Amino acid sequence: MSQIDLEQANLTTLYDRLDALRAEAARHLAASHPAERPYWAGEAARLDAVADKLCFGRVDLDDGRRLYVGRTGLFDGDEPLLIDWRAPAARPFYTATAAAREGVRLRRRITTRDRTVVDVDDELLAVGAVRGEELTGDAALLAAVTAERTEHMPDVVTTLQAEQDRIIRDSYAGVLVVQGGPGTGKTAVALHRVAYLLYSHPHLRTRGVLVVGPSRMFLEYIGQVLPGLGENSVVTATIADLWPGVRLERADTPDEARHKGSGSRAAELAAAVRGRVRVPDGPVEVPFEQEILTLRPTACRHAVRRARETGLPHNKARLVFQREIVGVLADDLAARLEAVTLTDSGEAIDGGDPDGALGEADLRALRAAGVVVDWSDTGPRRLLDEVDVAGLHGSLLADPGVQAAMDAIWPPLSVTDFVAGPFSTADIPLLDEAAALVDGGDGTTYGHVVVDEAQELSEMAWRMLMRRCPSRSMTVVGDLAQTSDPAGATGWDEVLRPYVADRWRMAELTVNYRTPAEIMSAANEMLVARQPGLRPATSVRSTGVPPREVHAAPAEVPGLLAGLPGRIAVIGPAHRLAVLPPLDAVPLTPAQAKGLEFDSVLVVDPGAVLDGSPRGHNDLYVAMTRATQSLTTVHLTGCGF
Ligand SMILES: Nc1ncnc2c1ncn2[C@@H]1O[C@H](COP(=O)(O)OP(=O)(O)OP(=O)(O)O)[C@@H](O)[C@H]1O
Repeated sequence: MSQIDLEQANLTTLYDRLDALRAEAARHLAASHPAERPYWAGEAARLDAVADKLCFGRVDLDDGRRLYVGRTGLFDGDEPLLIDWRAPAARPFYTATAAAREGVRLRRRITTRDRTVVDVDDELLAVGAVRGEELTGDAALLAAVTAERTEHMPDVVTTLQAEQDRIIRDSYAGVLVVQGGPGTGKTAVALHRVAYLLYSHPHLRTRGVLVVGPSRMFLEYIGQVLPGLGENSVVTATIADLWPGVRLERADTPDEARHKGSGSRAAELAAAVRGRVRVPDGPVEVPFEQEILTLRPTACRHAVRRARETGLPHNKARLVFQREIVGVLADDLAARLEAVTLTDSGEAIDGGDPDGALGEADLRALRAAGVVVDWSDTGPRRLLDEVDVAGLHGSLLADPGVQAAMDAIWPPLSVTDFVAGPFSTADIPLLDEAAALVDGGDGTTYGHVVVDEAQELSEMAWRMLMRRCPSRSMTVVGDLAQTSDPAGATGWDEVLRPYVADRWRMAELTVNYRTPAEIMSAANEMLVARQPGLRPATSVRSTGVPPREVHAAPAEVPGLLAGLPGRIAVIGPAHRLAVLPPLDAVPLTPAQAKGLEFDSVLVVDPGAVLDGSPRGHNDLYVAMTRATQSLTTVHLTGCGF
C-alpha cells in the first residue's frame, strides 16, 4: 500500500466520523428544545466549517505514537482520531525542528482536495542536518505563499511557522504586542491566536472577543479566516463601527487629526463636562406648590461634592445630586409645615387644633405635596414620618419648578453638547469619550480585544478601546514603520504604559511571507533613506523579477496592467486615481490598502504619495509592500501636475 493510499484510508475514517457528528447535530437541531437550538446551530456550522482540509498533518513520536493534526478534535470513544491544531499535543507539529525535536521522529504534511489525499510531504527529524530554527514544511509553505490571491485572506493553519506558533499560544493575560514588518503574518497570527484563545479559554465565548481593523474592506478581507477555523462568535469592527449611527461627512487635515487624537482632549472634555455644574453665588428661591423654598450655596456645594464622590458619569451623578438637594428642600418644607401648625411652645396657630392635630389647610398642603395623611388619626404626632418624607421627595422631584432650579446647577447633558458635527473618523473617539463622561456609554465590554494595524490608533482611540477591555487582555498587532495616521503611534511603551504599566510584552515576527525579496529590498531602500534604523524582515522567497519603474500618461495606465498576474491593485493618492481611465483593477489610496494584499500592484505617482502627508514615506512603504508577485511604479506624465 502506498503512503498516499494509507493516508487516504485514514482520511476516510476521519470524514466518516465527522459525517456522523454532523448528522447528529442536524438531528438535535430539528428535535431539540428551542432554547437549545442556537447551540446545535452553532455546532452544525462549526462542523461544516472544519470539513475543508479537515486533516493536514501527522507526527510520529519516539514513543511509537502517531498523531494526526487537523482543524478539530475527533474521537472514537476515548481514542483520539484527530487532534485539534490548538491542543497542546498538536504543538510539536508546528514547533519541532531537527535541533529541538520535542520527541518527534517524523512530521508529515498531508495535502488534500475535497476528501482525497493528493500529496504527502515528510520531514525526518530524527536524522539529518541540524539547521537551528528553520522554516518548517518548505514545500507546503512555498505553495501557500505563491498561490494566487483571492479577495479573502486564507487561514494558514496548515503551514504555521514556529515563531508564529509561539505567539499564537502565548499567555492570555496582559497585552501582547506583535510587531513585525509587512507581510510577516501579524494579521494571520492574531486571528489564529483568537481561535486558540477561544479553544483554551472557553469563558471567552461568553465574554466576547473583539477584532478591530483599519477599514471595512480589511475586515471583509480577513472575514473568512475565523469562520474557516470553526469560530463564528467573534465581533469585528473598525473604530467607527464601535460608535454606530454617526455619518462620517468630513475629512480632517493632518493637523486637525493630530489635535483631535491627542490625549489632552480627554482632560479638556472632562473639564468641560465638570464646568457645566455651576454652584450659585447666593441663595436660590425655589417655588414649590404655594411655598417659596430656599437653596443655599453651602447646601448646593455639599450636594455637588456628594455627587462627585460617587465617580459616576455626569448624568448618573446628577441623580445623586438631585437626591441630596431634594433632601434639603424636604427638610425646609417639613420645617415650614410644622411651623404652620404649631408654635415653638406647642400652641396651635393658623387653623390648627389646640391639641396639635392638623388643621384643614395643613392637611391640604401636605396632600398636595404627596404626603400620605392618616385621616383617622387626629391625636398629636410628628407631622412627617418616613413614608411622608419619601412622598414629599417624590413630589419635589416631579415638580417643574424644583427641577428647573436643580437643572440650573447640574443640567442634564448630551454628548453633542461637547462634540459637534459634521463628524470625521477622528471625532469618533471624542464622541465616545464624551459619552463615557456624560452617561457612561453603552457599557459593552469584551474578554479579549485584538487591535490590528494598531500603529494607526490615536491616544484617544486607545482610550476608547481600553474602556471596552477592562481585563486588559489584548493582542496588539502593528508595525511602527507603517504608521501613516498623523495621530498614530511612534512607540508601544508610550501607548500602553498609561493603561497597563509594564504588563505588556512584545513578540517579533521576522520573516516576510508576502513580498518577494526583490520588491522588499526596493521598499526597504526607500524607507531606510528616510527613516534610518529600520530592521527589514527577510523575505521567504524571491521571484527574480525586480520592480518596474515607468513613466506614463494616465491614458496609458490600462495598458500597463496587461499581462500582470492575478488580482491587481492600483494604489495612489485619491486625486491621482481620479485622473485615470476605468481600470480592470482595485483602485485604493495607501490608507485603504492597509493590511490588504494583491498579486500585482501598480503604485501611481510615488512622488505624490511621498509628499501627500507628513508620513508619506510610510504610505509609500505600505503601497509597495502589498504585492505578492509584481510591483510597478508609475510616474504620471502629461497631466500638468
Ligand atoms: N505560516 C504561513 N503560511 C503561509 N502563508 C502565510 C503564513 N504566514 C503568513 N502568511 C501569508 O503571508 C501574507 C501576509 O500575512 P499578513 O497579512 O498576516 O501579514 P501582516 O504582517 O499583517 O502584513 P501587513 O503589516 O503588511 O499588513 C498573507 O497572505 C498570509 O496568508
